[in-house]
Amino acid sequence: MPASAKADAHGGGGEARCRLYLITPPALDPARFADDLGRALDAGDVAALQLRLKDADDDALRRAIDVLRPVAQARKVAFLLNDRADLAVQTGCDGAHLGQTDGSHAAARKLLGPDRTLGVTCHGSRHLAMEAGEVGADYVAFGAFFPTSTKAVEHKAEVGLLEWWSEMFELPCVAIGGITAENCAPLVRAGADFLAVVGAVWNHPEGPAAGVRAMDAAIAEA
Ligand SMILES: Cc1ncc(COP(=O)(O)OP(=O)(O)O)c(N)n1
Ligand SMILES: Cc1ncsc1CCOP(=O)(O)O
Ligand SMILES: [Mg+2]
Repeated sequence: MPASAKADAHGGGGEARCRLYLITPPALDPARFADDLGRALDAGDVAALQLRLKDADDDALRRAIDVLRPVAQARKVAFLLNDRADLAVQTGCDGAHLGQTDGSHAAARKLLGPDRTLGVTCHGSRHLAMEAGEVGADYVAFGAFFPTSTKAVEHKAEVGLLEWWSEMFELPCVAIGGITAENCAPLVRAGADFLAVVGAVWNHPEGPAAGVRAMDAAIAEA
């Protein structure tokens, strides 16, 4: 997901086209996971992969990045690092995703430069999203839209927020939280540029590749 993510999220004719944004499982063994990841990314259209390992120290993150970044980038899937703009720059990631307690967004923008992506969590808040836009975020992320077992969430977002944002602003918006092939259609119709998912792909009963196919099909049919 380059800085021109909006262009990627839209077809050549200007028609909105929502895309899948995949986030890794909360824990993984990089070498074992690499094959699963490759198969999942080969199964359909995935715009971005976020490495999200909340319990990993810097060494473990660097090892995971070294193994998984080439898997994504070889397939032209943007490789984003959760929480850490500094490490994203040092390790050749395509960008970073920061929450509201993950340090200064303005400092991260500076560190990442114009060519790497900065994504910012905005929960269910118009105000946070406009602030993120002002500091130069490349996308804003709203959620959680549905109950999720991946993370204990404190904030919820309503579908109307996506409608409002996409009518008011060009900056791409990501929807996250409990999104599945079965429940995603209203988010796509409301104007989400990307759907970020963990469980819908990695916990799919027929495996991650089937999870990607199901999400892509649901987005296309919405
Ligand atoms: C695409 C996307 N949206 C939101 C989040 C959540 O970020 P944050 O609020 O910082 O929480 P953690 O993911 O760090 O637990 C995200 N990671 N990705
Ligand atoms: C990281 C994060 N931030 C808000 S909800 C969430 C978890 C999303 O995972 P899932 O797609 O399994 O609900
Ligand atoms: Mg965070």
